Amino acid sequence: MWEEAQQALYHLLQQEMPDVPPKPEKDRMAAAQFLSTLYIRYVQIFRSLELAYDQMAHPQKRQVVRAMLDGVIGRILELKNELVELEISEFHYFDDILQDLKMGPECLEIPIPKYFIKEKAKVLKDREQILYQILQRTGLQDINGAKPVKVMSVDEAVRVIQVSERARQGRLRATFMKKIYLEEKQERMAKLHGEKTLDPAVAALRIQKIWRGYIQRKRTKKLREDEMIFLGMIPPPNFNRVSVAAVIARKNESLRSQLQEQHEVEYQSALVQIKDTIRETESLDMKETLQDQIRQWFIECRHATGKFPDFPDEDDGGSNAIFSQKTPEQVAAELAAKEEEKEKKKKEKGKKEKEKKGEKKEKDKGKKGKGKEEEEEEGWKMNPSAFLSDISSANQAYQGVWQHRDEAWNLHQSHDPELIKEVKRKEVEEEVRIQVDELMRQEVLNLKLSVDREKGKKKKDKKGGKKKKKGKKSGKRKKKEKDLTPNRTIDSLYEELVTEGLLIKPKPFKLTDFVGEHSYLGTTLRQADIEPMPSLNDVKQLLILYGVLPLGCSSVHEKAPPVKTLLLAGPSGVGKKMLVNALCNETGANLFNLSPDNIAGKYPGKSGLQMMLHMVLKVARQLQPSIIWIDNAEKTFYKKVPKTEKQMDPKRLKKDLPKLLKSLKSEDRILVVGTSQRPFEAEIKSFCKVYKKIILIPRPDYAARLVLWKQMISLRADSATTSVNLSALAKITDGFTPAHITKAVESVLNERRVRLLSRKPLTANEFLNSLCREEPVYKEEEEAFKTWYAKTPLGKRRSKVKSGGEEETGKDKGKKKGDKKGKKK
Ligand SMILES: Nc1ncnc2c1ncn2[C@@H]1O[C@H](COP(=O)(O)OP(=O)(O)OP(=O)(O)O)[C@@H](O)[C@H]1O
Repeated sequence: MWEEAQQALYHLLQQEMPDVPPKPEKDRMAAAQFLSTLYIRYVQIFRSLELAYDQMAHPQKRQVVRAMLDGVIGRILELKNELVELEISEFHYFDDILQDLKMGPECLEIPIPKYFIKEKAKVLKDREQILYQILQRTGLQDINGAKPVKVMSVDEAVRVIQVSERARQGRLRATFMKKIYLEEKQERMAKLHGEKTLDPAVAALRIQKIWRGYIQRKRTKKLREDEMIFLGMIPPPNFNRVSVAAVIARKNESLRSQLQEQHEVEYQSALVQIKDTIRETESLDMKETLQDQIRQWFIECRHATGKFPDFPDEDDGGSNAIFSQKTPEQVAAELAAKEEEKEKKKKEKGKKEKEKKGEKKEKDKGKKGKGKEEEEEEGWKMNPSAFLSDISSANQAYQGVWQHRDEAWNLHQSHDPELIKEVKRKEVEEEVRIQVDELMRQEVLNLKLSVDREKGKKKKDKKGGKKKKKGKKSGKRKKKEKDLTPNRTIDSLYEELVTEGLLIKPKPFKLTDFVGEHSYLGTTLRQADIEPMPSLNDVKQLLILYGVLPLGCSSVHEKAPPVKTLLLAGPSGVGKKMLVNALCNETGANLFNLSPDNIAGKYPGKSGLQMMLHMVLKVARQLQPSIIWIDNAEKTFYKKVPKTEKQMDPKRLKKDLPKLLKSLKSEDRILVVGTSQRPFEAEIKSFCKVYKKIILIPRPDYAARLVLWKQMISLRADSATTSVNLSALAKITDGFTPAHITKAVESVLNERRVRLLSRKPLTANEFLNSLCREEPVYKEEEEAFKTWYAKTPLGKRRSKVKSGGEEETGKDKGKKKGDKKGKKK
């Protein structure tokens, strides 16, 4: 898989980094097609590499795969960003391309790399333990909503047992009495009518008739079932049974992860050990040859130029500069040239500053002229990538080291000592070189004094000193955030946040629990100029792209297009909170709850609020990744605060939230996630300024409802789905949310009903009672969400393009770029 992925990547890289830069693409459709294909191909590579990385035991190979994997993740995020800018929509549909590539929709699913959790499993477990202890100590309610278990007194327990035992005896007695009653009744009836004896032939016929009917009905039922299985209408009996092969494979997987750990430990100790051995056995030789070489070089240099050159500074690479395959004359000339250049630069600096001012004026004048040039060059062009160079260097590492390596000796895939030696030898050489340089510098000085009769110059040292000082000063100038809690440890801050209920334990949801279906008609609908409603699966994929991947991997987070905030908006019960919790669990992030209802009354006053945010940020940064969740996000930006909520002061965070976002740097893996049922109640401008990425979560469509019903019922009773008309259920529950469906299934399929299933098959009708009591999402509510979304920046841009044609995209883009530049300035 690794090899295949590398091959695919090699071809992609050739396409992505051509020798001649491609011309701007004028056809927007063609550009989108090109980008989508790239995206899909990268996703395939990602899927293969992720699996390969998870299953590989060789520690050095894993390093290369990991570098590649991170690069590919970053590139996927960049491509997604390009797609969003180009198509002005968060959701993209690739079904036509998938058809061309002969792939199924499941190929587009972005896996969550297992190493996100695996590599810090111990830290996460410890943290969970600490959280649990704090919650227990403070007697706080478990955040999952489950109340702490109450201890029962002995009297109560005895009473409960007595009640159930008496009931059991009562039931037994009742059935016994019923039996006696029926027997007596039968006897009485027999006496009344007089006993009739049947003719044995007639009796046999009767028994035969009943038996034959019974056996035929059974056979027909079996035949019918077989046919349904053959047609694929119902699953075969062993459908959900885990096969032996799967069990063995799973076992192998866990064994392999143990092997990975073991090999990693061996590799780390080999790193130290091999370096020590090289240092012991080879460093003396290295030292002598190096000294000889340097001496030889200086003597040759003196022969050529007539005097000993200066020994290169440590900043210039020390004696490394000598061995850069240059003749002594070249090096001497270079050293002289460098000095001259430095002086020149100083003079030029002054000039440049003057020129810059002049240029600015010219730019303003020349704007009109430039406009024409831009028009000629107009069209879509890919933005430069921050990840391609990483991918390319990892690819070179693969080609240089691993592609044709003979590993016949390494059946167990442990580390390769030869490779370690290569690296460590270089490290030791560098250490030795620094020592030798010190010695040789002195020796050359002495030689100069005695042979050339020169005095050592110390100018350079002074310069070096000055430089360093300058560096320090500029470092100081940067504004540093004030630490309001300098004397407190992270542990104590953590504990305080937990006791205040600001840091909570996420509910144990996984993203795989979030059920949904692909949207199969996306492209077709878009081609017919109808904007399709995204499916629940599309939403899940977006969350992985914007949330899980950047939060899980620091190198990706630093360079990928930044996403600091996410807003999940949708009707009640579509799974917004579930997604936030799943995000935390998939990335091992801490969950901070800064919802207006939760912070009401806590840390009062302006300074209190500052202190609270400071503490949250400090802990979130130290124990990253972290998610700051704001439920009912619209309340912070209320147009008008309702009277009933005035006391809560929901707009408390309004001013500080943008500041908090500003202080987040690219290395802080912190994501602010807002969830909102009624985003239209917020003041849209400031709301959208904070929440740049908005994801509308729709009510489930037919396909999603069908899968939801099926999944929910089979979770409680595996065999029950066969008798229920799921299609009818999915059809009539249009407008109901996953929460309604879950609730209905929970209330109907209680323990008693599950026990009865073998005698009384489940039917769709049984769910109706529970559903009647729920309020579905009406069309008006959905329309309100859609119209609100059309007013958000992305929605506005999209409707502009729709109404104004493609020309405006170009203008819009130009404007946007201008805006960005302006902001940067
Ligand atoms: N796609 C889904 N798949 C499976 N279960 C789901 C899905 N969506 C929601 N649920 C179930 O519905 C329940 C309610 O979801 P959740 O509380 O996340 O909804 P919400 O949108 O945050 O609601 P509200 O806006 O009222 O707070 C969850 O506990 C989960 O069991």
